[in-house]
Amino acid sequence: MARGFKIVSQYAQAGLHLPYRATKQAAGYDFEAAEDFTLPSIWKLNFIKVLWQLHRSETASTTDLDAAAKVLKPWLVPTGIKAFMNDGEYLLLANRSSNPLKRNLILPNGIGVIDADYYDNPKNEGAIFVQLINMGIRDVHIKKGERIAQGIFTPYLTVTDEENVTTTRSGGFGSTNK
Ligand SMILES: O=c1ccn([C@H]2C[C@H](O)[C@@H](COP(=O)(O)OP(=O)(O)OP(=O)(O)O)O2)c(=O)[nH]1
Ligand SMILES: [Mg+2]
Repeated sequence: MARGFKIVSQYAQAGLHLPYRATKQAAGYDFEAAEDFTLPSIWKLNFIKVLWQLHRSETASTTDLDAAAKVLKPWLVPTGIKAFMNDGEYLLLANRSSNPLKRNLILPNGIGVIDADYYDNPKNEGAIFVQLINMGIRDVHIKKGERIAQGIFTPYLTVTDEENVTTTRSGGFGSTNK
């Protein structure tokens, strides 16, 4: 029975901290940003301009749409951390409760599901990223070492007499092609 965190090789010399529980009975292990990171405000002018054009049923140019999509896409903040755990467990990645309140930062995926087989996967070593969107009107500058999310080791159940699932994981973010 083992579960825990390791620093991925890319950040071996970066002086990162392993996730830690801030209080005696905290459920979540706080993850820190592995590097400085700027989250642009979703309300960038070109995004507004595109919305206005779409609203006035003018066709927004593809470059404007591409620019808006760029601002809209969730930003992957690196943690430099990978998590190992037992069969039947996953790491639930949740937003910090202060992020929306104080910094207008939301997790577009609601929660992150870090699977046990993501650890040391061939594509990215199981490096955990926090997807964040900045709903505020100002860009948010995250400093390396700032706490950006929390991970909770969680058991999960599966259906009874499930046929053996054999697909092995190759990466993350949509990499499991059926
Ligand atoms: O916020 C997140 C969510 C996921 N992951 C990583 C860990 C997880 O094991 C993997 C796959 O996540 P998930 O299964 O939620 O996404 P998917 O779209 O189903 O991708 P996949 O096809 O890789 O399973 O991506 C993160 O690093 N951060
Ligand atoms: Mg998946």
